[in-house]
Amino acid sequence: MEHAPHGLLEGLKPGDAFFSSPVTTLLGRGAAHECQTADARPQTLDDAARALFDTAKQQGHPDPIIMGLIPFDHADSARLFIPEELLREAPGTFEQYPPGVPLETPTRTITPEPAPGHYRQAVERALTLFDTTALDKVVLARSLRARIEAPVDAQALLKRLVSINPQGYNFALPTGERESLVGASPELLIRREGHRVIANPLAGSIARHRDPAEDQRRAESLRVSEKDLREHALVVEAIVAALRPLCHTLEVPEGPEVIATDRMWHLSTTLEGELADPGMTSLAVAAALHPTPAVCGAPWQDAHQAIKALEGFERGYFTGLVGWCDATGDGEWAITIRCAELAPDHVRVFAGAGVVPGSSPQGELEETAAKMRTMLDAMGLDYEDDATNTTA
Ligand SMILES: C=C(O[C@H]1C=CC=C(C(=O)O)[C@@H]1O)C(=O)O
Repeated sequence: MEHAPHGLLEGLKPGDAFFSSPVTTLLGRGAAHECQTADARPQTLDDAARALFDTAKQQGHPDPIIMGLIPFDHADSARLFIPEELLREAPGTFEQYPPGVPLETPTRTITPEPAPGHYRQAVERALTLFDTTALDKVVLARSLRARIEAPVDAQALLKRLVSINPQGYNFALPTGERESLVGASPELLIRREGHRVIANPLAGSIARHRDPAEDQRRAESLRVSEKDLREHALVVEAIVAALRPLCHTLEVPEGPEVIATDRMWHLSTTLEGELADPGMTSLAVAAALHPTPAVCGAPWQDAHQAIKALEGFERGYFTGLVGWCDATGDGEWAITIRCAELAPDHVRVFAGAGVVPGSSPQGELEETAAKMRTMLDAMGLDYEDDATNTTA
């Protein structure tokens, strides 16, 4: 017998918006009301969301839900919209989802942007900033652009993604007439359920290995890695500092656990709090936390400056947020990582890695290569650069 969420994904058409999490699955069709904001500052997002809900209510919408994409950079524009039609299904368990046929994506060229050498150099320069500035951590990212023979089918890609990351935050949102952002993020920035908020930051990673014994050895080495624990602690500290003033209570575990995706092991911490102001929406809480040091660094301003100076490309929606917020304020915002931009003539895959004192340029290059494999594998794209020995 077919499980309900399979039905929802079966119905996905070009231009639809899809978001699945461990607690819900949403499919949004069309946009009854939409807003491309001037910037992505918390106040702008809050104002835009209020205006969308007000208009929807005035027009008699019984249960409006905002879906949206928020960029990495506060200076860029966010896209928030209330779908014309919203289909929703209870906890999307994709555990049994049939993986379907592997995708094949014939390519003309695959180009790293920036080149691996540029990326290594950026990490080297970041390492010098630790000695000369207040910077403690910076997340540096890179991308691969593949020129393709024919457009990738977003529905087929999502089917692959939900089958390999059933517990993840799988999404496909339109970003243009024929463009979309599709991904399988493992990271929840915030979920609000009534007064309760849950955050699940990840930071500190190692690539998995196909040999089970070596795979376990890697998980254990991550659990005790001083560098990765330090990198992780910076993220948790920043989120705790941002959430504490917003919460009556906040439960902070003593240390992280190790969790797995299809390709990576990560250090993970789950924080739970009770909101002091129950009127604060999931979108407002997300905006107050974003960007965390899991995607930017610490301190925030220094890291942002270093990214702008060193990275060499515009992140756009990558390392931003994707999610939903209903009229009561409940909702979920996941971090847009392990994702790809799909366009008729190209796809672009992104990944970043946290750089802290003790990081190595080649190590971070390999980590980003391993993270990209989730999307490359799902699309059937074969690519290896000088970061090959990651992905056994
Ligand atoms: C920026 C990314 O990952 C973040 C999330 C998990 C672990 C991370 C790390 O170990 O560096 C990054 O902070 C990415 O996957 O592109």
